[in-house]
Amino acid sequence: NDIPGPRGIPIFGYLPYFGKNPHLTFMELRKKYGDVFSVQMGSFPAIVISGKDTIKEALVTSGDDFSGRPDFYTATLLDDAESLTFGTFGNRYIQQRKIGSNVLYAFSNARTNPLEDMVEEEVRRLCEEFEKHEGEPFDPSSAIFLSVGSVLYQICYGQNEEVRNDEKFCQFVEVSGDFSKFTGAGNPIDVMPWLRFVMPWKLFSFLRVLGRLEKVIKANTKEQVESYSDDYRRHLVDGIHKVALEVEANPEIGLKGHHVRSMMGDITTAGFETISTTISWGILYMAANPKIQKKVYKELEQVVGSRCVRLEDKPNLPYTVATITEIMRIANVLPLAVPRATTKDTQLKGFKVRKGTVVLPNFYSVTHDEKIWGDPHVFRPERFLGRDGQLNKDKMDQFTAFSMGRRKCLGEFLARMEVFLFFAGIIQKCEIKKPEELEGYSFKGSFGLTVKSEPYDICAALRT
Ligand code: HEM
Repeated sequence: NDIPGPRGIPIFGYLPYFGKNPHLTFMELRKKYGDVFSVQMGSFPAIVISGKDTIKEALVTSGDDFSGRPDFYTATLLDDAESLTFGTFGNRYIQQRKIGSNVLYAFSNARTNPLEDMVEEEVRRLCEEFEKHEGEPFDPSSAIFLSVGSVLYQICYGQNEEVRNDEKFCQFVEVSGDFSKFTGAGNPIDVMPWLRFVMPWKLFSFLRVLGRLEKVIKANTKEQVESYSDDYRRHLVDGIHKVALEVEANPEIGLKGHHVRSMMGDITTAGFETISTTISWGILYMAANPKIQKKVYKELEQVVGSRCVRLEDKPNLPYTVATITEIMRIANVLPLAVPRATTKDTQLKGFKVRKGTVVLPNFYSVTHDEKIWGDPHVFRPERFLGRDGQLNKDKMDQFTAFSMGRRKCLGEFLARMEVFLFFAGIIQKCEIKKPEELEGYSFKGSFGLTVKSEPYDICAALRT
């Protein structure tokens, strides 16, 4: 009944062999050890699970057993292991999740939802930025990061046409970038907590970046709370603050106000790099696939014409939606999702799995499964369409970039809206091209907080 797996070395376990792209290393190990195999991560026993059926059996069928988060050292410092994303599983988490989900849903569905207007404005600015390069090659990633950050900041703290000149916004973007760079590399203290005594600077530098991020989020939240009106739809802080007041007035709910307010940190960190990395991959795939880009543009031209793209256009844009889904499938920006942990002794595929085991679901094994997709390494939006040109529901259901089960992405709904508006808006306004002198692009990703593309250049021209 022992779970098979490669042997590591003392103290470090298998960590030194994870390589730059652990999800790809795990694909190789799966060939030898199967859909459930063990790897020692420093002081933590871990299992890697692969294939849609196995991942579903763990995260959905035995959902409660596999919905914990590991006691990684830095996670225990975030709100005393009571944060929504990294906190332990239990009643507190379930309540937090319900609240977070309701607030996001109410905001996204409100008739006064300002998302469309915000993205429209940001797409206009982004294309203006692109135009400044006058057809010469440039790397669009930092402009995309800034635009996505601007929308996220306004969703959280309120619509502001002058947001880019706002000092607090600039701080927010800077510190979010640092947080991503810092945590992306992974902190060895997480899996070898004793290292903090040997290399205390590893801990101090994490605490410094975290402190800066928390300070920016808290200061912005406080400012909005001070001008709170019971209108609930101004921005996410209003929604969160309203529930925090309810929770404080009703101790029987079993939550404290800070459990609710801390969710602003979850939303801002989870919704920034994921979306900007996805859009960056999208622009790269469009530059590399001009015929597909042309088809997207033609569909937008026919259905939307010259007005701005709105969410209500989505059902009439199957090719555009298929292309976005294909970008998210092939780029798979969070291939190992966020590490899970078992909440009790349990079983998976006949193996006993002990309580507290780290669980790494390798979603790359699903997004790149030959049995599901046939040619998973080919960029081909048509795979999501039926013969009638409409979306193929069965294929769309195979798409798993937002994970599964109780802890699946909380922001999926909002993320899908935002990625659609950004992507369709950019392609409607700008033609993206590969620089002529460039032979081709690399599609190798580099694993970090998200899997990013290698730096790349495009040329862009406004459509007339
Ligand atoms: C393209 C964009 C996005 C992708 C691909 C993505 C994907 C994911 C994945 C794979 C997870 C891990 C789930 C698990 O543990 O199994 C996750 C968690 C999470 N995501 Fe997203 N996400 C995106 C955007 C967003 C946005 C915009 C928000 C917030 C507005 C958000 C909020 C969260 C939160 C709070 C969690 C933790 C959920 C929990 O532990 O219960 N995400 N996301």
